Order: sequence, then structure tokens, then C-alpha cells
Amino acid sequence: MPAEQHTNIKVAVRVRPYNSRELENHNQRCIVKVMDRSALLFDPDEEDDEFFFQGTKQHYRDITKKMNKKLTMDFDRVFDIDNTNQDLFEECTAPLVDAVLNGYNCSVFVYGATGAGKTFTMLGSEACPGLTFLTMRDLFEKIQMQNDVRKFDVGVSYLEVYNEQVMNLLTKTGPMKLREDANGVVVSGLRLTPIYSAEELLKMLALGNSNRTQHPTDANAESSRSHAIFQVHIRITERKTDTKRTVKLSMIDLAGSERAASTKGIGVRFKEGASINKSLLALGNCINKLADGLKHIPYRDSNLTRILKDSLGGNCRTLMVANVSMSSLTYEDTYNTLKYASRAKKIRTTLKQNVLKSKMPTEFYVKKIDEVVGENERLKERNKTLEAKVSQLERAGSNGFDPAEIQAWYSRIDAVYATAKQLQERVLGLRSKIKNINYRQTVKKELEEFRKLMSIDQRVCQEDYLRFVNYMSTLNNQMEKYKEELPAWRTKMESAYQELESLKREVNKAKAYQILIVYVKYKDLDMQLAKQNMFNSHVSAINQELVENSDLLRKSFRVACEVLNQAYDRLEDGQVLTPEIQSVYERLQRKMRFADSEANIKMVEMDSLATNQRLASGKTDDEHPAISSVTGSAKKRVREPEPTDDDLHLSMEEFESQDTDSDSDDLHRTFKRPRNLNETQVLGVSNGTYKPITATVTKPKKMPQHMVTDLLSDQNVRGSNDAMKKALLKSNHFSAQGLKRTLAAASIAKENVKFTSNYVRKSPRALVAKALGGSSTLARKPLGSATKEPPVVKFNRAASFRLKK
Ligand SMILES: Nc1ncnc2c1ncn2[C@@H]1O[C@H](COP(=O)(O)OP(=O)(O)OP(=O)(O)O)[C@@H](O)[C@H]1O
Repeated sequence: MPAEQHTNIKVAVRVRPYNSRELENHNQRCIVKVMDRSALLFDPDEEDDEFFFQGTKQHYRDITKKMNKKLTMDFDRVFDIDNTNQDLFEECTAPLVDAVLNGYNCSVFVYGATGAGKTFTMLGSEACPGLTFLTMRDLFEKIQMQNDVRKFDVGVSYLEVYNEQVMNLLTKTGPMKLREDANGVVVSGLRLTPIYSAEELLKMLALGNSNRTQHPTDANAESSRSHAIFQVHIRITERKTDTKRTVKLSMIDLAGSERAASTKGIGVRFKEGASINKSLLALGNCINKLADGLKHIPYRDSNLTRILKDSLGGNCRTLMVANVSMSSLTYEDTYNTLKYASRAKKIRTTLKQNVLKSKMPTEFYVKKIDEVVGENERLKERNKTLEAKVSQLERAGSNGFDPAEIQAWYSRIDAVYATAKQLQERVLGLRSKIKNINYRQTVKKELEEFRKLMSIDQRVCQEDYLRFVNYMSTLNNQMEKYKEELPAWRTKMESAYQELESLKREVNKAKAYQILIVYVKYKDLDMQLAKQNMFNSHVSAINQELVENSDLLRKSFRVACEVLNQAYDRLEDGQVLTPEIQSVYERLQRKMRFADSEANIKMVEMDSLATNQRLASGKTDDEHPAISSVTGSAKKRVREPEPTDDDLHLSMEEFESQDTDSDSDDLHRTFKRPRNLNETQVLGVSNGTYKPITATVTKPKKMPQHMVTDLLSDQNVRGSNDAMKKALLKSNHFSAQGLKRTLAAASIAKENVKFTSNYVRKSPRALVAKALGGSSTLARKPLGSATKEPPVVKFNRAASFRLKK
């Protein structure tokens, strides 16, 4: 809230020197003696008057004269004849400029008899500018200094009150009416003229003065016959807070306050004088009542007092300059003026800082708005040019592209890839779960088969079977749930992939495509890495299952071996060991031995594959710390045969593949039926060319070799060589060694028969071997091919089983 201050009207008295007319009159004397800066002596004693005649100080006394008044009067400031307008400005109106800029309304009015020097003080001349110009020049200078923090809109009006009529001195509008509103007395239809410098103001004042009513009087050849009111309206806008305030500075040059008689007017001049006197009388009344602290002030008695209402009794800091002549020729007028000034000194005004906008004439705002709009457009254009320059500079400073544009691209790419990655993880996660359950079901089925074989108590067997069925159904339910979810997520993932592809196409067309393509590649790698991580987790989960199940099998097998051993001992001890049972045990032993050698062969193959990989990567066994520490044979003993991706049905391609329903079924089928399918072709010579017969061996997956009962039947042996067919059918143990023995027994080997496989699954490991070794298991020549003779037997799963000629 703006603080209120109570202050008196400041009153300054300015004494002008004698004019030529006064100088010429030798009967006159000085009636105003300036004592100091704030006091004067009115009508001093004649002794006090100094008069020089022919260089000698004279003392004279006018015997016709009454007693001297010798009134000492105090004012806020008294200016003597040698004080200039500049002095008045510095001491009286310059402080008002600061007050105006701080939001206080201010008024300066000059009062005095005609010819006392009012216009000289207020307007001055070109050589000696008056208070109006000096004050306004200072105001503009201070505005300029504050322009960074504040915005100023300045508009002026110049009015005269002549014969009680209010006229606009800047434009010819005819008499104007006064009205009162919440902001005080306003002149209806008054249009403020914006100004931007004190020089503009000079021209405006000259124009206004040329329109002002002037007539020569006895007292003043250029006597102003009207009251001139110059008002400056300033709207101050604080740039930081946008707080607005409107202040007003009024500078009023009153018409002469002389007695009508002294102007010797008749007719119009008389009316003029009467009117002037009427308004000045009203002014005097107001001043008297204000000075007495009365509540009712008759401002409405004249238009002059209505206009000055603010300045006299309102929210205004007011300065009154009382102009007097030092000559006794204006004794009465000077006395009256000084009396007025003394009374005015007692008037107290209440000052309040203006913060809220006061009403200014609409036309002023209309004009200002036009200006502001124009300025705004200019600034917008300039802003555009500057922005273009800034972005050009930024580009030149970095990689030639707009960083904001690139950033937008990055954000978009990130968002699209993040969605695709999330959906990919979801789909692969579901696939992993389905495969995991599938695998677990297969294993559990196999275990259930073994359990059935081993079971002796029918009741326990039945209970276990029920548990197995329950467990399988739980697994099925889970799997079905995942399968139901999968298609929706897959569709989402596919559309995310499509979006990703279209984004890539857009990137290719973008200005900064070189940078963006690198970024997109990085994002692709990130996606691939995420996929790989999912696959790794999947393999780990399957591996965990595998480890648990093989532990169980190992333990069961150990127990089975012990039981068989004990049974054999008891049969032998009880002498009930028949040759058939003996033969079964021997076959079992042979099978175990074979299984062991089969595993060893597999190890050799895997070692050679590893060697190939090391060679391809430029590493030898010695460089490999884990391998160089053990010999080849030791390695065979130490390392367990590892399940291949193919065995586990865990190839990355399959993991990534589209899981259509048929795929899914196929996977299921793959686990349902034994998929470790060995298909072997036996080639017999017929008319100099090899003709194939095919023997299909079905071997349950993950079944230890020695526990497998391989089946060869008429249905799965196809071909035209009857001898071969017969020999194969005789063998009920189809294995590498068994086949060899069978063939040897049937003397087929001698017939230059070659066995070759026609089914080798392209496992990733085999493909890697192909890439690294330059040959595949399929394309690789059989061992011993250097002799150009075909081998006797070459098995499928070439990496695992191969017999030399
Ligand atoms: N302080 C001064 N020093 C020198 N000359 C002055 C001074 N004051 C006034 N004069 C001169 O006196 C004459 C009358 O002054 P001015 O016109 O200012 O009187 P006024 O009070 O405005 O009269 P009116 O009321 O008739 O207009 C002018 O010629 C002016 O130059």
C-alpha cells in the first residue's frame, strides 16, 4: 500500500526587477526587500531604501506616503531579482520531477498581477527557457535513464480557461466541458498528444502560446488574458512486475490577479477582467478555506478552481510561485499576492503514491495501442531474424545440424525402440516359458515310463501315476494360458517392428541421416543384445531342468545297477542262472561298454570341433588355460558330454522364429515323439552304381545309449537289396558297432558296400563348424577318403559317430 504523506503547499516568491516603465517613474520605490533565502520585507522603511544621485547615496522621504508596513514574510523560498529560471528549476521543480517519477501527482502554478513575471517564469523565452521546458527536459532525461527498468508513455495537453470557457490550445476543438469521475475532474473529449522529447514540447508550447488569448494591457504589452494549464500524463510500467501507475504533472500559468481598475478595461476587456477576477476570487476563496482547514471547499465556483482541485486539495505535491514586482507602482497587487501566498502556505495536502491506473482519455490509448501494435510487429520481425541467426550460429558451431531437431529424432527413436524391445521381451519370455514347460513334460513322461518299469507295487504305481497326471495337467494349463496370451503380444510386437521399419525409412530421408543411422544401428544392436540375454536365460532354465533330471536318472541308474548285480549274484548262488539270463546280462554289459565308447567318440568329435574353432580364432590348446592343463585323454574322462542346442531344441533361430500355431504344435510334437531320429542309408552296389536302402532307427532322446532297445522292423527298412535288408533285420541292436558286427557277420562288408547317412540336422554348432572349418558334416569327406575308397560305414550325426574304414 502506498504510504500517505501530509505536506503543505510549497510557496516560493519571485521578485522581478524593475521594468522600463517602472524605471522611468522616479516616484516609485522598492517595496520588496529580500532578506534571505526564505524571508522578505514588504514595504520597508524609506531609510532603508538606498537611492543614488550622481553617484552619491541620497536619503529622501515622501511626505505624502502613509506609514510603511515593514512586513516580514516567510516563504519556502524567496528568489531575488538576480535569480534565473534555472535557479528556480533547480530548487523548486527538479525535486518535483523525482516525485512524479515516484508516482506522485505534482502541480506548479504561478500567481501574480499582470506583468509580474508569471509567463516569464513558466514559459520563459528561447534565450531563457522557463520552468515548463526545464522541468520537462529533466523529466525526459530521467525517463531515458530509467528506460531499462521502466516503460514510460507520455502524453500532454495544453488548455486555457478564458472567460470561464475551457479551450484546447493544441487543437481547435471549441469550448470543452469538465466532468468529474472517480479520478477527479476531467475534460470531456480531451485528446492527449504523445511526446517523446523536450524539443517536441518546445514546438508544442510555441503552438499553444500562439493560440493563447493575449491582449496588451497597461501593465503588460503581451498580457495573457487566460489561465493556461499545461498537463503531462505519464503512464509508468515497471518492466519486471508489470505494475502500472499513472501520474500527472500540471503547470499552470494564471492570468494576472490585478484589480480590474488597474487594467483600465472597458467592454470586452472589462468582461475579461471581471471573469479573470471571478476565477481568481474563487481561487482565493478556496485557498482561504483550505488554509483554515475547512471541509467544504467551493471548487465548483469556477472552472479554474475545478481544474485546480487536485493541485490544491487533493493528492498532489504543489508548488506555488508568487510573482511580484519590486516596484511601489504595483504596491496593492504585490501586497495582495504576498497575502495570497502566505495563506496558500498554510494549505496541507495529502500525498499518496499512484499505483493503479487512472483513467486517461480513450483516444490516447487508441493511439498508443496502434503504436504499441506497430512496435510489437517490428520487434517480432526482429526476433525472427535474430532467432534464425542464432540457430545458424549454433549449427555452424556443432555438426551443422539443428541440435533441437536431432534431439527430437533421438527421443522418437528411443521411444519406438523402447516399445519394440519391451514387446520383444514379452513375446520371447512367453515362448521361453512354453518351451520350458514342453521340455519338462517330455522329461516327466520319460521318467514316468521308467518309473512304471521299475514299479513292483501296483497300488503305489497307481498313486504315482495319478500324481503324474495331475502334474502334467497343471503344466498343460499353464502352457495353454501362455499360448493364449502369446498371439496378442506377437501381433503387438509385429506392429512395433513395422513402426520401427517405417521409422528407419524416415531416418534415411532425414537431413541428419548419417548421425541418425549410426544411432539406429546402435539401437538395433541393443535389441539384439536384449534378445540374446533372453535366450541365455532360457537356456539356463532348461539347463537347470536338465541337471536336475540327469541327477535323478544317475541316482536311479546306480540303484538299478546294484539291484541287477544283486539279482545276478542271487541267481548264480541259487544256481538258477539260465543261459538266456546270462546272455541278457552280457548284452547289457556290452551295451554299457558301447555306450561308454560312443560317448568317448562324441567327446573326440567335440574336441576336434573345439580345436577347429581355436585354429580359426588363431588360438592353440597351449594358449587356452583350461585345455592346456589336461591331456586329450584326461579331457575325455573329465568332461561330461554336453547336450547340444539341437538336443535341447533350443536353437536361437527356433527361439526367435514366428510361433504360428503349427510351429507351436510342431514343437510340441517334436517333444512328444522321440526326435533323436537316426536315419541311415545303406548303399549296395547294383550294376556299378550305389543303390540306397534306408534303415530308420528310432531312438528316444536323452536315453542312455546302453538302455535303448533299438528297433529295426520291416517297415523302417526300405530298399531293394534283400541280403542287406535281411542282415539289418537280423540285428536287434542297431548301433554303430552293432551294425558293423551285423554286416561283418553277414559278410556284406566284403561286397564293397558303403553306409552313409542322409539325415544330419543342421545344428548351429554344425553351421559354426562349417563356417570355421570350411566344411560341414554333410560336405566333409569321410575319414580315409584320401585313399579314394569309400568308407564302410558313415553314420548320420557325423560329428558324433564316425567309423574309419
Ligand atoms: N525575472 C524577470 N527578469 C527580467 N525580466 C522579467 C522578469 N519577469 C518578467 N520580466 C519581463 O516582464 C514583462 C512581463 O512579464 P510577463 O509577461 O511574464 O508577465 P505576466 O505576469 O505573465 O503578465 P500577464 O499576466 O499580463 O501575462 C516581460 O517583458 C518579461 O520579459
